[in-house]
Amino acid sequence: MQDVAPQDYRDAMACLGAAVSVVTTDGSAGRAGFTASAICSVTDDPPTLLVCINRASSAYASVIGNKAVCVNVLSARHEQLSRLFGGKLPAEERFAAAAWSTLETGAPVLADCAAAFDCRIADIVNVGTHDVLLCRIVALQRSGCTDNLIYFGRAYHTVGVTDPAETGPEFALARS
Ligand SMILES: NC(=O)C1=CN([C@@H]2O[C@H](COP(=O)(O)OP(=O)(O)OC[C@H]3O[C@@H](n4cnc5c(N)ncnc54)[C@H](O)[C@@H]3O)[C@@H](O)[C@H]2O)C=CC1
Ligand SMILES: Cc1cc2nc3c(=O)[nH]c(=O)nc-3n(C[C@H](O)[C@H](O)[C@H](O)COP(=O)(O)O)c2cc1C
Repeated sequence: MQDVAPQDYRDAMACLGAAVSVVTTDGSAGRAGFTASAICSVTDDPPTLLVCINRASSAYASVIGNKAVCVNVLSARHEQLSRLFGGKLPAEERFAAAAWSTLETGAPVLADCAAAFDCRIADIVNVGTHDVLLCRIVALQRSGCTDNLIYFGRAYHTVGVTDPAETGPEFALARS
C-alpha cells in the first residue's frame, strides 16, 4: 500500500474543524492531562467515545496505568488552558491553572467545562504512533453549552449559540 506523505496528510487534516478537550487522568499511575481533538462518539449503547493518544505523550503512561480518563470539553474561554495542556509544561503547572473536582474514576473534572465525560478505558487499539482508547462513560457533568472552543486551520476559533431562547439556535464562528 502506497501512503501519502505525513505532511500532506496533516495539511489536509487542518481543514477539519474539531472541538477541543483536555483529557485528564489520576490514580496510582499519577495525574496527567493533554489537549486533544481526536475524539469522537462511537455508540450510545453502551455509551462509548474514542480518544486517540500519541504514545510519546507525557500523559501516556498515566492514562494507560490508571485505565481511566475524563474528557473535559472546552468552552471559548479555555483557549489558554488548551495551550497549557498542549505544551511541554510539567503536569503540576498545567493543573494549577484551573479548578478541578472528580466524579467516579478520580480523573480531574474541569469545574466550568461545557461537558465532562468520566470514563473507564474498555479497550485499546494500537495504530501507528497512537493508541485508540475506547472509553466507557461512567459519569457525566454538563453545564451551559452556549459556546465551544474549536481548532480549525491550525488556529483557535469559537462557535456560539446566540439568543437561543428568542430566535432559535444561530451559530457564529469567530477567530480568537
Ligand atoms: N491527533 C493528534 O495527535 C494531534 C496532534 N496535534 C499536535 O499539535 C501540534 C500542532 O498541530 P497543528 O497546529 O494542528 O499543526 P499540524 O500541521 O501538526 O497538524 C495539522 C492537523 O493534522 C493532524 N495531526 C497533526 N499531528 C498529528 C499526529 N501526530 N497524529 C495524527 N494527526 C495529527 C491534526 O488533525 C492536526 O490538526 C502538533 O505537534 C501536532 O502533532 C494536533 C492535533 C491533533
Ligand atoms: C488543538 C490540539 C489538539 C491535539 N489533539 C491531540 C490528540 O487528539 N491526541 C494526542 O495524542 N495529542 C494531541 N495534541 C497534542 C498534545 O496535546 C500534546 O502533544 C501533548 O500534550 C504533548 O505534550 P507533552 O508530551 O509535553 O505532554 C493536540 C494538540 C493541540 C494543540
